[in-house]
This record gives sequence, C-alpha cells and structure tokens, in this order.
Amino acid sequence: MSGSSPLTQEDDSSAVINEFQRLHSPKVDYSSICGKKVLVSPTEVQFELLKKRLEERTEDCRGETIYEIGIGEDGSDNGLDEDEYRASVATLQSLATTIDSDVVLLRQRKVEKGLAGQYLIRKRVDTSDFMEIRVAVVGNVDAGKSTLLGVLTHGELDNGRGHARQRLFRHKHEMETGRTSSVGNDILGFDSVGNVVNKPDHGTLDWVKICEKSAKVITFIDLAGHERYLKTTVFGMTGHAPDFGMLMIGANAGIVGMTKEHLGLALALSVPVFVVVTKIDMCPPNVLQDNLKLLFKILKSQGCRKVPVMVKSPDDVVLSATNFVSQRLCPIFQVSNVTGENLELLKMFLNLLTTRMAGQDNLPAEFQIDDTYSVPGVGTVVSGTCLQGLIKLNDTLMLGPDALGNFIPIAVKSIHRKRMNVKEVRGGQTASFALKKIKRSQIRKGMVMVSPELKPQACWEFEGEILVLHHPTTISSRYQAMVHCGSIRQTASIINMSKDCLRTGDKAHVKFRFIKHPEYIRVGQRMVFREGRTKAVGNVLKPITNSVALQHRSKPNKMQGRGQSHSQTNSNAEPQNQNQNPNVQAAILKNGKQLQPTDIEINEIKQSFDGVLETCVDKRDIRGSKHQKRNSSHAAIPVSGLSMGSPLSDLQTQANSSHIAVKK
Ligand SMILES: Nc1nc2c(ncn2[C@@H]2O[C@H](COP(=O)(O)OP(=O)(O)OP(=O)(O)O)[C@@H](O)[C@H]2O)c(=O)[nH]1
Repeated sequence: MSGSSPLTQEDDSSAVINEFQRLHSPKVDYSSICGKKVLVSPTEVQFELLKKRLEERTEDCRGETIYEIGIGEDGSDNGLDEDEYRASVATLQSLATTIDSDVVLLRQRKVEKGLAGQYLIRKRVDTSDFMEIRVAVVGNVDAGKSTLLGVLTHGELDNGRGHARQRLFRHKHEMETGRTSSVGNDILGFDSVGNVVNKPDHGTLDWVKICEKSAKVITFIDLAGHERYLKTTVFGMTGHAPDFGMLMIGANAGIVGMTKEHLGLALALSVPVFVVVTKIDMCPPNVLQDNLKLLFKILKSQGCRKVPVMVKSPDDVVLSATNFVSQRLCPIFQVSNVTGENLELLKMFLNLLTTRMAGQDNLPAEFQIDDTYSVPGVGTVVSGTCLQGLIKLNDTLMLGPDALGNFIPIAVKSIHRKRMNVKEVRGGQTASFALKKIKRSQIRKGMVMVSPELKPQACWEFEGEILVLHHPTTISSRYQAMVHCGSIRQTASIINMSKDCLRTGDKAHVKFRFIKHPEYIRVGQRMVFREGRTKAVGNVLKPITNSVALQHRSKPNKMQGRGQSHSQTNSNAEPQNQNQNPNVQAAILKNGKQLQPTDIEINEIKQSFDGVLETCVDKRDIRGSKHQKRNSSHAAIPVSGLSMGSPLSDLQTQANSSHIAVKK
C-alpha cells in the first residue's frame, strides 16, 4: 500500500460512499493517488480514483493514454523494486479491464531506485468508432512517398521499380508516368494492442473492414512532389487539416527540389513534421552521411528551429512519439521500402501518434468541405474535415457561403467515415455527408457547414498579418495571388497594407479582398498567399463581414433561387446592399426584365457598385464571365440572385455618366 495515502484499509464503508460522492463532484481531488507506489496495493477508494483518472485521460486523448509506472507525479522520487513493479502492472491491467481497454508495454527501464515503465492503455475496438490521425505525406518527386504508403498499407515490400506504388494511383496518367498529380488517400489501421489491421490484399473497398477492426486509423494524404502540382499540394496541406506532416527524402538525392518548399509549408501551417529518409538500401554510406548532415543543419537553422532526433530503437520511438506534440522535436527515420529496414520502428511511431484536435466536442460544429461528389442513387455528397464540435445524423447545419455570402440550412441525412456508415462525427475527423435537395454544382470546395449557433457570416475582405517568404521584386497594393486558407483556394488582391511595398523577409498587416466570391474565414486561421514562386504565409486577423455587399460575379446564383426563403442573409450587410435596397430592387424589376432606372436609381446603383468598380483590378470582374463575353451584347450582372436585363454596355454608360471609372 502506498505510504503517501492518508486512507487505510480500515476505513469504513461510509467513507467509501463519501469518496464516491466526491468523485462525482466537478473537481476531483487526486492528491491521494499521486505517489509512485499507489498502484502497488491501492485501497478501494484509491482504485476508484485511479479508474476515474484513467477514464478521464483516455477520453481526453480520444481513447488512449500512456501510463508511467514507478514514477511519482512530481517525477522526483522514481523507481520501484521488482515485486512492487509487478504488482503495479497487475493493478494497471485490472484498471484497464474495468474501462474496457488493453495494456501494452512500450518501454521498461532501470532508473535510480529500481524499475520504471511506460504502458499504452487503449480502448478496445468499437466497430463503429476509431481514432483518426491524418498524416500529410510530402517531399520531392521520386522520394518514395507513394511507394512507402503502398508498403505500409498493403504490407508488401517494393521491388525498387515502382511495384508498391501502383495500388495508390488514382489516374491512368499517374500509372503511366509514376507521378502523383492529385491528393491521394490511403489508410493504415491499428488494433487496441498496436497490431496492423491491414491485409496485403486489401483494396479500397475493404476500408470498412479495416475501420471496423481498428482502434486507430492513420489516414495518409499522399501529395504530389512535382513543382507543377504545387497548388494541389498546398491545398492538401491546408484543406485536409493534417495532424502531422511526413517529409520524405530520398537518401541518395538528399534535400533537393521541392523538399525545402514542403518543409517550409508545414512550418508555416504549424504542422509538426517528422522526416523519413528512404532508399537507404541503394545509397552509398558517405552520400547518406552528407545528406543527413545537411538535413540536421537545415532543421536546426534559424528558420526551422527544430530539434532533430535520429530514431534507431523502440525506446527512441516512444520518447519521440510522446514528446512529438511539442512541434520542436523532429524525429528522423531511415528506411528502405525494398528491404523493409526500420519500417517496424516507423509503424510503431505511427501507432503512438495522437490527434491534435481532441477535446473540442462541446464547441459549436464546424465542417470544412474539401470535395464534392454526385453519387448515383445517393445524390450530392460532400467530404471534408470536422474542425470542432459534434455533428450527428439529422442535425441541421448552415451551408455556405454562396456567391452572395448567404448560408442555407441543410439537414445531414447520412454520415460516412472512411466509407463506413456512422451516426456522428467529431472534431478532428474526416467524413462525408449525403445532402438532400441540393445540386453538386451549388457547392464548391471552401464552403463550410457550421452550427446555426455560430451565426456564420461570409466576408469579401479580411485583414491578415503576413510574412513574405519569397518575391523576386516587391509586392505592393493591388497585387493579386492565390490565398490558401483551410479548404479555401481563391485569388485575392491586396487592398492596402501597413507598408508601401513588401520584399522578401518583410512582415506586414495587409487587407485582402477576394476576387470571385465571399468566403467564411475565422480569426487565427493560418494562410498561405502564393503565386508561382512568390510566397507569403501568415494568420487571419479579422474577417470584415460587412463587406459582403454586392461584389458578386456575373454567374447567376443557383443556390439563392432554391434556398432563398430559408437563407440567412448577412445581418451586418451595409444598408446599400442591393438585396435590401427597395430602389435598386424596383429598378431591377421595372418593365419585367428590362433595367430602366431613373437618375435616383442610377445613383443607388452607383453607390452599391462603387466599391467594386473602383477597386476592381481584374478586368473580368467588370466584363463578366466567359459566357458573357460570348454574348457580350446581352451580358447581365446579377443583383441579389436576379439578373438585371440591362446590356453591360448600358450599365457601363450609366456608370460613366455617374462618374465611375470603369476599366475596360
Ligand atoms: N531501392 C529503393 N527504391 C525505392 C525505395 N522507395 C521507393 N523506391 C523507388 O523509387 C521510385 C519512386 O518512388 P515513388 O513512390 O513513385 O516516389 P514519389 O515520391 O511518390 O514520387 P511522386 O509521386 O512523383 O511525387 C520507384 O521506382 C520506387 O520503386 C526504396 O526504399 N529503395
């Protein structure tokens, strides 16, 4: 029995009852179970407290935790003699059984005063739920990314000539060239004792079987290494919300091509990175050493400020996995996909990774859409990541923003996780939803589905703080580039900034405006602003939600027509918002489809379009879409989802007569 415990075996049952009641009070006092010997022979009360503590810890970490035996909570007085250690392990095992979990020894070592050990406690498999960890796989072309994933998920070694990667390619041209061009996905399941669930012959259809038998599923996001597909790779890193990044480096090629670019991207997005050096079977030792030296140098440099750790043994794996969340640690593995060397260490490490998004179930739900599908017999399906909260079957969420910045309520009719039918999805998990009464064309990547509690608002403009990583000359106002922020991928232009111009290495406070449609963004979101080799990274400081007004493009808004009666229009919209402006609406509807506004009405329109026309740097914003160009004499600019029947030239003339500078 632990000497530190104030309670003894003689305590009567009323004390036990009091203690149980205390357990249900909001704050439980765990001081009596802090000592290193508490597991040796706990009292009934201590056992209950230990059970409660273990339950809390496993719930916090989505079904698993690592327990230290022989170390007190303060960490000072450590080590147990052999008998005490054995008794402690037995107690841990019975504790785990009571909460329906398994215990696995990770690491046992001799310390100052005897033995200490780390044990993994993981909930037994629940066929309808599993912990999900997303790992983005990045690295230069031919680093062996697809091959490693093929080897890990199918359990068969590669032949060095592209055998293993064949199962991962999604397109014919990928099979032919051997180059990944899209965002690929594959899963690796671990059961409650850490064994790999995948079988060599599993195909994508067997995902359900893998998920049913797994307590933890690693989703690999296989990204393209070629510079040509950088936009897709950046989207994979931002839109798929990875928990971790796996940077792959070919041992013989070293840090070449896009390696640094991908590492920089992971750092910019605050995604913890571990490195896997492949092809060690075919690399001369001196070349490997030189490349590793350079890798260490880069990781330790001012820009990265990482602590590289070479993982060579199971102990290293446990140490690096348990300290990995710090983001500063960068474990490095050296593997061969052909001989299988060190692949077991990598699997063990993957088995110990924990999600970075746990414990946010009580927040209002937020789901970001990264893809849309039209499934025969099912209808429109959206896939994406639940960023926070809990989404259950039949919940109503607000879907949007559409081209006008509106959100419409939509019910979740079915939920799939990794093709498995489930009843709920929580923060940190990817899922797909079947949606009713909505066409695929009405939904785009970058839209969100959020809880009505959040009262979502879209914005055309936002303020952000950026750091320019590279630009050949200078960036000034009106500069346009692609903003990647979550699953948003849209060109935005700089309206103004805190400096006259920005050069490589400069930091500034910048106001952006989206070019095509409003978006839903949140304070603190990480963003990447890039165009070709120009790159800036930063944070969203403030979405400007009242600028939603009227900057819509020329495509009529399909969602508006259908969902208008339900749609929640931006409550902060400016008064001149044409949606609500009776003069403008009267002008639109006058003479049926013809626009024949009076002078007052022209002024109203002028006011409304002022912002758009003055700041518009993209000629297409004025001239309209391709469709309009083809039918330029009948081009129409939609207002609040209704098309003004006026020829564009008419509107331009009217605008000119109202002294608005129209760019042609
Ligand atoms: N000898 C040896 N060959 C390997 C190893 N890993 C991968 N390869 C080979 O390297 C080549 C390139 O591998 P891929 O997996 O296509 O590389 P990738 O990084 O996915 O390339 P992209 O998809 O274009 O970005 C293939 O022919 C593999 O068979 C390894 O550990 N040892």
